[in-house]
Amino acid sequence: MKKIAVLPGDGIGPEVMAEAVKVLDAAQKKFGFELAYTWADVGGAGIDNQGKALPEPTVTVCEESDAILFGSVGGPKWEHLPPAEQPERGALLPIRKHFKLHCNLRPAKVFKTLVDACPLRADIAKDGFDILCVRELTGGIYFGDPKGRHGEGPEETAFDTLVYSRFEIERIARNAFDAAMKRSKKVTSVDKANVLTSMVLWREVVTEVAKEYPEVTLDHVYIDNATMQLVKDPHQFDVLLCGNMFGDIISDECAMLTGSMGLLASASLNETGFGLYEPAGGSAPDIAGQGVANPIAQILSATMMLRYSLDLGEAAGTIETAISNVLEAGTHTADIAREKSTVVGTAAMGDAIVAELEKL
Ligand SMILES: NC(=O)C1=CN([C@@H]2O[C@H](COP(=O)(O)OP(=O)(O)OC[C@H]3O[C@@H](n4cnc5c(N)ncnc54)[C@H](O)[C@@H]3O)[C@@H](O)[C@H]2O)C=CC1
Ligand SMILES: CC(C)CC(=O)C(=O)O
Ligand SMILES: [Mg+2]
Repeated sequence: MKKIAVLPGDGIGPEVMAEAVKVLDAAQKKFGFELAYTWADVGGAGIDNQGKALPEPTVTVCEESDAILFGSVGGPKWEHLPPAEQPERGALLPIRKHFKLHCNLRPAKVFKTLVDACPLRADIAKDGFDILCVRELTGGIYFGDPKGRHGEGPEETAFDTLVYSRFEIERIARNAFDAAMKRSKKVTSVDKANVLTSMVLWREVVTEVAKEYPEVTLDHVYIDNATMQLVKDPHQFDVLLCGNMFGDIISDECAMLTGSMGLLASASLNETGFGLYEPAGGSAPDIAGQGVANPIAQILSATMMLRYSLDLGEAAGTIETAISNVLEAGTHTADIAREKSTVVGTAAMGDAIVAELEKL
């Protein structure tokens, strides 16, 4: 019996989480494994129910679990709070830091049947692409000290610090090269070494780590060029290695190139292999409560959990096949719907994936 901390969070989080758990329940029956879920508040739900974004009991539940399945946090309701108390800075960043989840894997692969949901020109999109963003998650400008504000009037100043140590860069670079060894043996490191001193070190260290992986081809690309190259020709990339902020930005771009933010899953891992699994997108307040959100990113995050934390690769692969078949049959949520789609809501998409899983 494996213990899973289930933290749905805010906005569409609870809606898509319900579908991920539905699919996990069906997978347990089919493959004969057992999961024990403990549901806990996080983000705005933590603030509303327990007075803070990351309540201590939630941390304890996570510590006592084998993996964390996370929805998403934040929304306009909590934006009046001091920034450090809001769901993003009060819960998501601290939970990543607390569990030392330095390695964020965001696989962006176009489902064959969704090539025409890709916003790129048909001749570019037609062959699909398969990119793995490897994003450093516990360092860089999101965590660097000092950060703050002082002064007033025209002299008022606000500042953040972009800092990376050699150790942090080496560690995430090895994660990227290890991943590349199991794929097309190509790493593209994304930086801004032409302007930022921290990125000069980033480029030097990545180049040094590359010598340990002679079979892997390494390219360096500046972030501005990388965002452009991604829309010009996404096939040129295999593993994209990024610091925290550039990885945050570029993974949203990758998500949309697959057709929707609602398709991109992620795994955040520490050095012991412990993981938090969450969609790459946010709480989508614009569609929350309408039952229309795409649950596939959350369900694929659950399959990453089965594969990386629970060694249940067969179950994960079968769920992925079920998703692929459902999409191929034309069952689509509104975000990926096209002319001939059967448009369904969040719960019906979960039901369709469960029905397909049971048939496989
Ligand atoms: N990991 C997390 O918990 C994250 C939280 N956020 C927070 O989420 C809130 C909203 O942020 P936004 O910038 O609007 O980004 P967002 O990712 O929530 O939404 C961007 C766009 O993508 C769409 N979208 C996202 N997920 C979708 C899904 N599953 N199905 C269909 N459409 C989907 C939304 O409807 C919206 O149009 C903010 O409070 C933000 O800070 C943002 C990113 C990550
Ligand atoms: C809300 C941020 C803290 C996180 C984010 O945008 C992400 O991890 O993709
Ligand atoms: Mg983001």
